[in-house]
Amino acid sequence: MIRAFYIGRFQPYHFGHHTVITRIAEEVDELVIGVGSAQKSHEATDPFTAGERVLMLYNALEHLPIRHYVLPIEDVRYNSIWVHHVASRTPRFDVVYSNNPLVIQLFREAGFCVKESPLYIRDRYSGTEIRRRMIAGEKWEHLVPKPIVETIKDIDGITRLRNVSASDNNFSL
Ligand SMILES: Nc1ncnc2c1ncn2[C@@H]1O[C@H](COP(=O)(O)OP(=O)(O)OP(=O)(O)O)[C@@H](O)[C@H]1O
Ligand SMILES: NC(=O)c1ccc[n+]([C@@H]2O[C@H](COP(=O)(O)O)[C@@H](O)[C@H]2O)c1
Repeated sequence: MIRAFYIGRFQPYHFGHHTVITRIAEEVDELVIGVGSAQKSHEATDPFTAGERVLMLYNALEHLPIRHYVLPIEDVRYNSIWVHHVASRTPRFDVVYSNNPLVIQLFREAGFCVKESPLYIRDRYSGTEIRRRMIAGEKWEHLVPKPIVETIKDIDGITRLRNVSASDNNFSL
């Protein structure tokens, strides 16, 4: 039984992520999905809460044919302990899929098998581009699975994104 791990911020979850996850599901038996930077929300680059992102993933992956776990993972100050931090919050996994260079480096140094997942039409399927379109009032709905559109509408996410993007008061501890 092979269990894999995949992490992203999913601000929001889009067809790039969906394509990668669907392909991983063809190769492994179970998948642990980390919702990264879980402590972040209400910021221009991270508008949605961990809970909202968990909901997006559950709704979009309802028909994924393998067992999957969607778990929020907060960032930690020290990259050197991040892999242990992830491991302490997830079921044991055998392989990591990522194309984030830091994630790949940290997991490889910790002795994990890491497979690099290719980018799928990156100029179109990118969180940054989707948030830009949301703020500009351009079409974005075709870039995300349908349940994501509904989840974002339910929380009035576009208004929130516009408001937090207009604010220059980014609060941090
Ligand atoms: N189009 C894509 N095809 C395949 N993988 C992607 C695509 N876009 C993002 N990913 C990958 O998904 C993982 C999670 O990324 P993330 O949630 O930050 O999305 P993103 O689109 O890169 O967001 P942002 O633009 O907000 O940084 C990363 O490893 C990222 O490289
Ligand atoms: N020190 C840390 O907390 C640390 C290190 C590496 C990756 N991460 C997180 O992993 C996630 C990686 O996802 P992206 O590929 O979407 O950037 C992000 O949420 C990122 O903040 C955190």
